[in-house]
Amino acid sequence: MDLFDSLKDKIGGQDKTIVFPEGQDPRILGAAIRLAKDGLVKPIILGHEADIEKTAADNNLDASGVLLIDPETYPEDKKKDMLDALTERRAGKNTREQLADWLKDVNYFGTMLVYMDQADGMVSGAVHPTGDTVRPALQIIKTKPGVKRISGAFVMQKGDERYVFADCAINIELDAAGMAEVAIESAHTAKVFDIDPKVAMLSFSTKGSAKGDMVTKVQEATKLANEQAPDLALDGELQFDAAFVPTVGAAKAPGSKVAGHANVFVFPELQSGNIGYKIAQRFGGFEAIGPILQGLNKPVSDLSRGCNEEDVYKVAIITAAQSVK
Ligand SMILES: CC(C)(COP(=O)(O)OP(=O)(O)OC[C@H]1O[C@@H](n2cnc3c(N)ncnc32)[C@H](O)[C@@H]1OP(=O)(O)O)[C@@H](O)C(=O)NCCC(=O)NCCS
Ligand SMILES: CC(=O)OP(=O)(O)O
Repeated sequence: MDLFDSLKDKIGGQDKTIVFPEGQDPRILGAAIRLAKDGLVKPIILGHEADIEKTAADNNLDASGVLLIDPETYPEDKKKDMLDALTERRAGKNTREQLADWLKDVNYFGTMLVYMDQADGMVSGAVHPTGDTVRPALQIIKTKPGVKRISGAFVMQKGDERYVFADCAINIELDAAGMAEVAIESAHTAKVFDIDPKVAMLSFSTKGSAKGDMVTKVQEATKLANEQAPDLALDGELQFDAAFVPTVGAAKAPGSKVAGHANVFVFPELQSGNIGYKIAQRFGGFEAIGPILQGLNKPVSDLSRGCNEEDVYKVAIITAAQSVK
């Protein structure tokens, strides 16, 4: 079954509510209208009514099926409830005045709707950079029990080929423990997308072919991840060709249960992860679905600012599926 057909089956009839803070963007509005029309999610669009109407008119869209909330004209009693909940959540960290300012930002407002169970998930980032999109979730929604850090994975898809790349979005620099955690979370993500995970811990070295602190970090991360998830097929350190090409894997890492057959690729830091997924997308012709935030307590999804309406539609389906218990 096609990946999105099975996700659509999962969310069908569940009436999941997804908040879209960037309602004035035509890609967002177009996707939200389609999602409502297809009966997949109940979208909440944030923005000023006049701006949304203009976007709709300029792009021949009929926005009558989506719920619009203008944070500026949100009823005073509901604004107070939201500020009270945020003040309690950020106790000891921020003043009430600072937090009132935060709520003027649509990403904080949308995140609070999710935190307060008034929406099941949020999709943003078509206009805002990743940091501004995810920071509210890191500060308010926080990580699931047992998870220390949130990371961002992409499902890379072309025809029958499907892979997971991580971390491509969040952690600028990972230590060995961080890389091990991202690897284990990425294996969970792979399973959600019907991929039987074989995890490669990527480096510019294969099995000691090069030396240095960067290589040592990946070797330590591999050891930690293998200790923490002994049943997971995971190996490192591997160069990308050794991880992916069977003949190269056999030559460079003989006997490895992963080399040459990896389908989950864990990058050692964000430079290589973000560059790597964009090369596969733009040179390799892979569809890049994500970034899918791993480890959050409730689903909030970032978009690339280079996304199109179809990407928004798909990320919203994934976000709604993540909220199904
Ligand atoms: C995600 C990012 C914005 C967080 O940076 P930041 O806002 O400076 O974060 P801070 O260190 O000030 O932490 C803010 C809060 O988030 C939490 N946090 C930061 N990174 C986290 C992570 N990976 N997992 C969980 N929580 C995290 C902190 O604990 C802190 O919580 P607190 O306020 O309750 O104490 C930053 O790591 C970043 O810019 N990453 C790169 C994003 C990017 O541009 N990617 C490329 C395009 S996709
Ligand atoms: C994921 C990503 O790279 O996002 P953006 O293109 O918005 O920076």
